[in-house]
Amino acid sequence: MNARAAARALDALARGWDIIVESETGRLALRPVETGGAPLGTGRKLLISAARAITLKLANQKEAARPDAPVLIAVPGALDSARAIAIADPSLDLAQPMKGPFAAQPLPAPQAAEAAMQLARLAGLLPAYHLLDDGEVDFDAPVVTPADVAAYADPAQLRIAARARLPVSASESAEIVAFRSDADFHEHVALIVGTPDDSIPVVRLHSECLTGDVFGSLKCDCGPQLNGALHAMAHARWGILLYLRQEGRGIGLINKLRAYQLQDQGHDTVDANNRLGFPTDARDFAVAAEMLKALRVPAIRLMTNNPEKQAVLASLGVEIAERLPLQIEANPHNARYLVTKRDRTGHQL
Ligand SMILES: Nc1nc2c(ncn2[C@@H]2O[C@H](COP(=O)(O)OP(=O)(O)OP(=O)(O)O)[C@@H](O)[C@H]2O)c(=O)[nH]1
Ligand SMILES: [Zn+2]
Repeated sequence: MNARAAARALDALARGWDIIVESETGRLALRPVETGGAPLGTGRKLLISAARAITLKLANQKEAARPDAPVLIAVPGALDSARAIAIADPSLDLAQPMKGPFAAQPLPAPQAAEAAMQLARLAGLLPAYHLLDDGEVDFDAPVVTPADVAAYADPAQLRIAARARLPVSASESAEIVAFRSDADFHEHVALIVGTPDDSIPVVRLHSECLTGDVFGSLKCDCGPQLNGALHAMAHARWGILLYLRQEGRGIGLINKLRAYQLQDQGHDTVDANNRLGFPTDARDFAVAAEMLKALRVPAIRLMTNNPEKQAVLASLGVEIAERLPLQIEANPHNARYLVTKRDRTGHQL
């Protein structure tokens, strides 16, 4: 269980370099479609998601247990990078409609293939790889196992790295606390608002949303939620905003923008994620439980409309004294998004 092997693999994927994923059932030499160059030759094979295989109308892919399960396809004829990306990226389907037909192939090393799909998501890439022969793979390709990938995502290695006073517009008495983890390079942050005392704090788990938090996007409710939560904390005895670096519900910013492109084509926020080959929500709230532990906060009054967050935190031993709603006025740009969250992901709106 070596998170560092996973970190090396993620670094390679981001740069378009090859990786080798090795499990008990075998090993796969893979090159990321989005960032790596297409290997030479014809009759190549691609590892893609089940959701993508269904959209590409593969004969035997009528339904999939999960949208992010791996499927191996054979691609007839020549395959350059542009064609490989068009096969992998659903947001290009309207611009480049004719793809296929493709046949699903027997999947060698299924556990390795599953880990590869998780690595693509953790790297913020399209979940798609070229399958390489052993003789083609980079000589120094990092070798990673499914256990390494699981260790990478383990938030138990989180610790406080730095803290400082940070007056903010919602409250002049606030302190920012940054956390570091041995496993991954995400810098999760907490903002402690007001003066901690022995009362139960108002706590908000806020997942990073660059478009909403920074640019004031009208497409979601994140910006007003961030603002509303900080002001509510300033009026309570004290509160903690946990700012989780889990952009795009855990699929990363670039993939979220692809999801936005699919939403512009009529898909809702759930179908868009799934069509890209990702789960509806790929976040890991265990990070938040570790942050609360490091801050020595055993009980909270959780500000959320998302029962899933509440259930996960409670299952991780966080005592939730109360759930406080965080309702945001809809606007014409996010009305469908809010209705979808109410109707399809159980948000209490
Ligand atoms: N993939 C994807 N992520 C989105 C979309 N809209 C917002 N997000 C991300 O969703 C996260 C915010 O989650 P929300 O669903 O708004 O809220 P929640 O955390 O589930 O529930 P609350 O606690 O009630 O706010 C952030 O990481 C945003 O980047 C979208 O259309 N697609
Ligand atoms: Zn948002």
